Amino acid sequence: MPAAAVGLSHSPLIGKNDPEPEVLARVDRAVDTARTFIRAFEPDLVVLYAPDHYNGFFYKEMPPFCLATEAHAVGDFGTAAGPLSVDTAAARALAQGALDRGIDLTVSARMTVDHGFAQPLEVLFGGIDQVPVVPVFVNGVATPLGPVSRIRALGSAIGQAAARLDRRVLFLASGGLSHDPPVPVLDGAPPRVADALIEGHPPTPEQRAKGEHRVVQAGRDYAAGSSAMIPINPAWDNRLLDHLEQGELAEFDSWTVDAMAKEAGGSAHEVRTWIAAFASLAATGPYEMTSRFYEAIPAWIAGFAVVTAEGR
Ligand SMILES: O=C(O)CCC(=O)/C=C/C=C(\O)C(=O)O
Ligand SMILES: [Fe+2]
Repeated sequence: MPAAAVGLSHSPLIGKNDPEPEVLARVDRAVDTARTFIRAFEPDLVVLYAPDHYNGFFYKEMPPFCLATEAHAVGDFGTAAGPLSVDTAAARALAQGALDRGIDLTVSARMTVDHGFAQPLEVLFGGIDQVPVVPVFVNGVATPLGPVSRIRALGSAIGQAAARLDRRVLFLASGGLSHDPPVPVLDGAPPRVADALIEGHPPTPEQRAKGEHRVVQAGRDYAAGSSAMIPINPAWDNRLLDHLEQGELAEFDSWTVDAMAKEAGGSAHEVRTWIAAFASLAATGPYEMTSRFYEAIPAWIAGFAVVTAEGR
């Protein structure tokens, strides 16, 4: 089966707190390379692995991962709101295929997603409804988190199931790499915040605007050097990319949740989406990384990477 993978960092600060024009130009070139790669590959199905930031998944029930047979985006941080063009038949087939392979997969028939899903679809395809997609939520912020080996197993199982679909499948990862943006944490949260994280009350427009402003201000503070955030860690990020490039995916099984958070920040767990996507590609056969861009971008609070890979 023809298969490919693209990894793309997301940031809610893109377009709101941009770095210097030279940095922006380098990112634009890397994104253009990814778009050209995708156009040439001509996927007819995208399996999109992405996290959520307490817009769709809450502590009332927080699965480690979940596959959607229908999904709609909330429209946060300037991304579009509305339905994604989910390929429901393919989603059901991949869900059954993952379950058949021993993955205890949660399935959602009406998933709510945020910029984690919407941004890569808009950046790479020009909209959230432009390509048949199977959305797979991978928890990358809400601790406790399980071992990374289970994410690799999830990716492998979905890749094996996808190989039976007779489609041109692009596995797309959204998030990471090292970064520590101000995403709320349940442990020690004041009662009002804890209640929102558990129950998932939809924020009023004013509350959403306030939250978004807080993230933009955090980006400004971080870029100005006045912040207590765990710094972007280019060495850690490049180690991750090296393993992905060399197909050394089993290396990630020894990466612990605690060490990842300490070395690379509270949202570094979003790299689980990359590990899942590359495990899916690897399950379809040997692959080659065809382009690799990385830059630490403090203004976006992001170890920012854009990578493409294709089955040999
Ligand atoms: O209201 C809030 O606090 C929202 C915070 C939020 O959604 C931050 C998201 C950050 C990322 O997605 C990221 O940097 O990966
Ligand atoms: Fe994120």
